[in-house]
Amino acid sequence: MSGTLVLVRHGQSEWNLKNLFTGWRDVGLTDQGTAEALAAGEKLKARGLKFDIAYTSALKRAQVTCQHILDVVGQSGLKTIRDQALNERDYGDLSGLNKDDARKKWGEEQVHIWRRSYDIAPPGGESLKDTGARVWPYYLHEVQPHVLRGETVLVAAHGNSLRALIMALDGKSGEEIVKLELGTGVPIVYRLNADSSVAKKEVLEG
Ligand SMILES: O=C(O)[C@@H](CO)OP(=O)(O)O
Repeated sequence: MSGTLVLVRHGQSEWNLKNLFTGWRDVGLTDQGTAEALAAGEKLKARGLKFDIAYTSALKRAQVTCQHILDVVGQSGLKTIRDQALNERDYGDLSGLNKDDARKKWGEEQVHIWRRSYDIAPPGGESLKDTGARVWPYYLHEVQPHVLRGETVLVAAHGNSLRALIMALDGKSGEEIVKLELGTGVPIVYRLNADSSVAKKEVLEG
């Protein structure tokens, strides 16, 4: 057995609550989102997890979630790397629009394709495949080496950047991964083997 990788989607953001396409727009957490981030920290603390390094995106909803978790586990000053490679999928021209208004304008089916197809990008934005093309190499070069050295690594990021990671870790197809809905503030704990295959995966729900 090698190291441990903990993935956490940020807590509820102001725009999750308002039902707006968010992407790279930099919005904060709601009170509920803050509570979810703190609860994620409590779950990890209850398991006795101590991190060696943390990674997060260039967006504050993930950064603040990361910091809340580190505060709860008693590691407020832990080295934390912020990189836009871990940012949410860029929603392009849809960013800032209300998801229901978009359905009225373009139809349910088109909006569903933009939100949950694997390789069709929304206008001016990224498909999940495009997101994976930046997230996965970053993970392989920057994050995974720590895990393979036996360290425990926290990655606080976003619904779609984490989907892209989970797709590769779990060996899922594009069609399968778009059906996976990640809860806000729900830690996913992977134990990796020395050859980087997954030894164990646990989703800390509830
Ligand atoms: O708005 C977004 O950036 C994402 C994540 O909240 O939404 P979706 O559920 O459409 O992937």
